[in-house]
Amino acid sequence: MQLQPTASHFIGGEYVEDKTGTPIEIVYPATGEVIGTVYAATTDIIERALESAKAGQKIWAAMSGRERGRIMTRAAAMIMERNHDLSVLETYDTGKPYQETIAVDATSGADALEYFGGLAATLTGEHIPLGEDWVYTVREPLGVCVGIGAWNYPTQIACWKGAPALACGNAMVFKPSETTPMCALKVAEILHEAGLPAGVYNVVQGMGEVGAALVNDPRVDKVSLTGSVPTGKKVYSAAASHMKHVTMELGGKSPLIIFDDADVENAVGGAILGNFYSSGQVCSNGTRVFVQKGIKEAFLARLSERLEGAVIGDPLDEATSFGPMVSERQMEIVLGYMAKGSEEGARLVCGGNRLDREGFYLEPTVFADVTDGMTIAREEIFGPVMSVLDFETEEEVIERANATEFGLSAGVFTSDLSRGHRVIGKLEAGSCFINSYNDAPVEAPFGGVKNSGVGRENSKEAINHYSQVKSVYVRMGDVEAPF
Ligand SMILES: NC(=O)C1=CN([C@@H]2O[C@H](COP(=O)(O)OP(=O)(O)OC[C@H]3O[C@@H](n4cnc5c(N)ncnc54)[C@H](O)[C@@H]3O)[C@@H](O)[C@H]2O)C=CC1
Repeated sequence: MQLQPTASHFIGGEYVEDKTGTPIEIVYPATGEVIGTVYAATTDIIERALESAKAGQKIWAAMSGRERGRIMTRAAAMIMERNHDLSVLETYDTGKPYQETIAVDATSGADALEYFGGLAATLTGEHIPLGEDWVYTVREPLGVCVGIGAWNYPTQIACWKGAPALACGNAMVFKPSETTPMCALKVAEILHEAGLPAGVYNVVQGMGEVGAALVNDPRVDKVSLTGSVPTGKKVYSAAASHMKHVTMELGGKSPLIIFDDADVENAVGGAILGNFYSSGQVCSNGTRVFVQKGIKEAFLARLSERLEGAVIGDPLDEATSFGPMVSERQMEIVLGYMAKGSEEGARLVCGGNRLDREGFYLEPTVFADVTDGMTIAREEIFGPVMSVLDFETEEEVIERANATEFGLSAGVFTSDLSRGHRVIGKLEAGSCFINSYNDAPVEAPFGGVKNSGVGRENSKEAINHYSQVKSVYVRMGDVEAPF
């Protein structure tokens, strides 16, 4: 099986190759097979991408918002027409089951392009009267934006960063994760086929060094990263030293709180969505599942039953609902956490092992009787490992849920809606859910507090992070000066 991309990079409206860069093998996680190779961007490639972006941005920003929006919505429609092919590619890039990718990934990318394409013509300023004088404001683009992606949602991340950036009149240089280099190239190709001027959306491949070179370049005005907290701290401080704008979408260890009065079936469904979708490789996952004592046995019993229904297998088979980990390295990291859970005294309810087959497959794993101090309750695992913790009172669970450096998401299951709102109001998290988990429509702001990030993606909020306001004071009379 070979899925060799046309070339490694997409710059100035076309595919560009430079085989002098470090080779990066593309591995299909379901078999471990190498299906292609791309080459990390050299200094020359980075230079070409930034120069193209700088030139393209001027042309793009000079167009009206309506013209920009029309190209973006055309690209959204093209993505939906090609959803099958893009979803198969996403499955090869990440190993996620086709059942998921056909429903979520390209679709969510198209949603972002359609939504921000629609907003592009509405980005106006204010008129502020001051007696006979007045001030008006203009919403201006930032310039050249750099997007740096993680490996779990390569198409979605390329679009979630690209769409608001383009709507505001910026150009983008996007660096996908070295683990999943293929999908962003297709996004760039489709955008240009839809009419995007050359250089407005570029893709360059590479590891952290390429990301760092982009972040430190004076031509770059904004950096948006999706990645881990340690990388986020490095990128944020590099950007700060140049006074650049940032959006940081980082990791989490989010609480999912299930009260005694919750509907068991829905609570189990929420916990499955918040722990095992994409084999648990989702930043907003609710991996600390706090279950009130009265519902614990019913919850664990139903959870175990429903996990038996997971169809683990070939991700390209439409019946498969649970696929491999993205890489051997990530599988090893997660196996390490599974071993730690047992060592530190958590009770293994199910799973805990690598599957005896080719590819990087792990069993969906649940630990019960987990306590707050255990490693599996404190660190982000980024794999299919659910920790179930007991609690007794509302006050106690709020305090324990907030006792973490992270603050990406939080969820509450209860049939008492007053309690649902009261508890959510006290949880330190950016993206929250009541009687649901992990819904991320483009209309809703997405992002974290505390170490989980800065800024918001999606919704009208994202516009504030990809544009800046110019204010213009207009005097109608004479200027009075002291001398
Ligand atoms: N909050 C969110 O929206 C999401 C957060 N994540 C987080 O991402 C992590 C998993 O993804 P990984 O790709 O392993 O994360 P990572 O932090 O290792 O890498 C993220 C990206 O940053 C690049 N990078 C690494 N060092 C850099 C540097 N010094 N300067 C510039 N760029 C650099 C990498 O090449 C990659 O493209 C998890 O911890 C997860 O929580 C993942 C998805 C969504």
